[in-house]
Amino acid sequence: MTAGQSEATETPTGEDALLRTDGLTKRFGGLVAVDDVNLRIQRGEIRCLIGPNGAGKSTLLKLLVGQLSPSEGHIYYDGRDITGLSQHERARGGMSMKFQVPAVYGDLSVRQNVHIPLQREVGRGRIDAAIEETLDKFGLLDVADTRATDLSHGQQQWLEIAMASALEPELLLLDEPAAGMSIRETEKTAEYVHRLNEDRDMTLLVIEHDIDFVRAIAQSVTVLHRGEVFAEGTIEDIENDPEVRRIYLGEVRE
Ligand SMILES: Nc1ncnc2c1ncn2[C@@H]1O[C@H](COP(=O)(O)OP(=O)(O)OP(=O)(O)O)[C@@H](O)[C@H]1O
Repeated sequence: MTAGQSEATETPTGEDALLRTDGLTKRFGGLVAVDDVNLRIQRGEIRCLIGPNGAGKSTLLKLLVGQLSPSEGHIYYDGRDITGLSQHERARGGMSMKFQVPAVYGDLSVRQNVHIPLQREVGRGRIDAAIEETLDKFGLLDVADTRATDLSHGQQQWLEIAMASALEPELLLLDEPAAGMSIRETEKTAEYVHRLNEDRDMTLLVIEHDIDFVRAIAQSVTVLHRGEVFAEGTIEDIENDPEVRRIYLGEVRE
């Protein structure tokens, strides 16, 4: 900004961040769950969002995806103000999310589950190939005809990531993708996340508590505390920050 120019003349499209929030705030009655958050997620980045229980991480993701409306502030996607758009409109614009709560259909097979997101967009002749491709990407070919409810915990999580990423969104939001996984499953999940980022140029914003998983995937980390951005930087910056250690990394987790 040059001297004498007021801030109000800056346009929100002036930045090249894929996702940007300005003063994003969500109140539940007297509780400020997300407090004046200004995020900048660059295209192609893998960003992890960490913080103690109740810090506002899930609420922030729900605001971004349009599941909740903010009390104040704006969300810009690719320079465009999407604050008033519905969840569906945001999905059409290139955003997709895997929630913490399981969203697979337990009685349907793995293949039938993957068919659901793909059927909207993929032509009839291509859908079988698209399903096979998606299953293969997440190591689910061998269990394609298994009911989702009979999968292992890790496989269920991968099925959900497969469904959320099937249409190759530009931005994929994942809420605790490695929760409850074994070390081996967590490593596999990190591999899948890297592949989505590298092969599909996907930008990812990932909430995660497992710091080993964060270390394995994050190019940058945002720490949320009591709804506010407490720290931001590389995983090394974050792990070496004594204040972050005090509020989060050093605490005993269950
Ligand atoms: N729908 C709601 N109504 C009222 N309060 C809510 C609602 N959703 C979340 N909260 C509160 O907002 C705060 C932030 O919750 P949120 O789930 O976003 O935190 P989190 O960082 O994702 O926590 P966790 O790591 O435990 O999942 C908490 O105090 C929570 O109780």
